[in-house]
Amino acid sequence: MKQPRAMTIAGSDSGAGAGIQADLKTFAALDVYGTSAITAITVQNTLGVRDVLEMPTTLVTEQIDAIMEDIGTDSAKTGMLASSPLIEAVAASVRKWNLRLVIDPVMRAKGGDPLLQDEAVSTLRSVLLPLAEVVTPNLPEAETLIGKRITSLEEMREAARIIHDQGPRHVVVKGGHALGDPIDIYFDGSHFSEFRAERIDTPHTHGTGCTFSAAIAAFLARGSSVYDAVYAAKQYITEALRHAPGIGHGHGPVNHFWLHAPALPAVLSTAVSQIGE
Ligand SMILES: Nc1ncnc2c1ncn2[C@@H]1O[C@H](COP(=O)(O)OP(=O)(O)OP(=O)(O)O)[C@@H](O)[C@H]1O
Ligand SMILES: Cc1ncc(COP(=O)(O)O)c(N)n1
Repeated sequence: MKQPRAMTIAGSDSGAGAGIQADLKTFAALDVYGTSAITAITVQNTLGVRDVLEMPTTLVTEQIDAIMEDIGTDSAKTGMLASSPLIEAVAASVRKWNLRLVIDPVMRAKGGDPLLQDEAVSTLRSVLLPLAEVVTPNLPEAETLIGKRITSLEEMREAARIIHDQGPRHVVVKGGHALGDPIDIYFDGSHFSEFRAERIDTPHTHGTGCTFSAAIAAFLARGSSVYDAVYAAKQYITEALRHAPGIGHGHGPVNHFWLHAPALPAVLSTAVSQIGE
């Protein structure tokens, strides 16, 4: 059977809780073959971002071309895009290859470090959002996209409607930054849905947005409808948060592999014990 394939176009996180690394782990955990086009290298751990190097736009275009000319993909997602020229280059590739796109409109890391230049927000809005099958802003990102504060579920719905008017076919305004149990608002242009989950009380929330959007892309690649992909991704991120391994001294990663049995299968544990002898 042909394995479904998904592509991430995002930044590298050396701490591997967010960005490209989180996306590839999510794809692997959901049995999707993942490919990656790196837009920037961040020097990052669970405590914050120390430095950023943006890739030249041509290198990003070439990575996507190399993947598509050989491997292909059933879906794609974007994460950190850093600057207007990178957004323009990615948009051209999305059009060239007709990619089925999930956009996580990453603007800042957990600790507040900027991952998108302020002046690039308008390019994101006008050039990339119209190409999206799904866009998944968190509350501060949704506020930036609509230029208004959001303080209630009703305002989240209004935000989803305004962002939908900016071009994406489906919008998920994520409620992770609100108080209480997180409620994500989904809008398909005519109907609203609410995806509710219990709030997991943990500091280990690094990469939740990346992981959630990668899971949506993975379920789309596996053939789910957009609604079903968002529903399944919500279950996936909730359990990944619940099983966070507690790595690092700050906001640690979630557990992308919570679905998998914790014990090594017999064939591998025998091999590992033989290596140890
Ligand atoms: N503590 C939590 N418990 C349960 N679900 C959560 C929690 N925090 C976030 N989520 C869920 O995780 C997903 C990602 O949402 P969030 O709002 O955290 O995105 P993000 O802000 O882009 O990520 P990050 O804060 O890591 O940058 C959403 O479905 C949200 O409801
Ligand atoms: C390279 C990179 N990309 C994205 C994020 C945001 O992560 P998230 O919003 O998922 O925590 C990050 N911290 N680093």
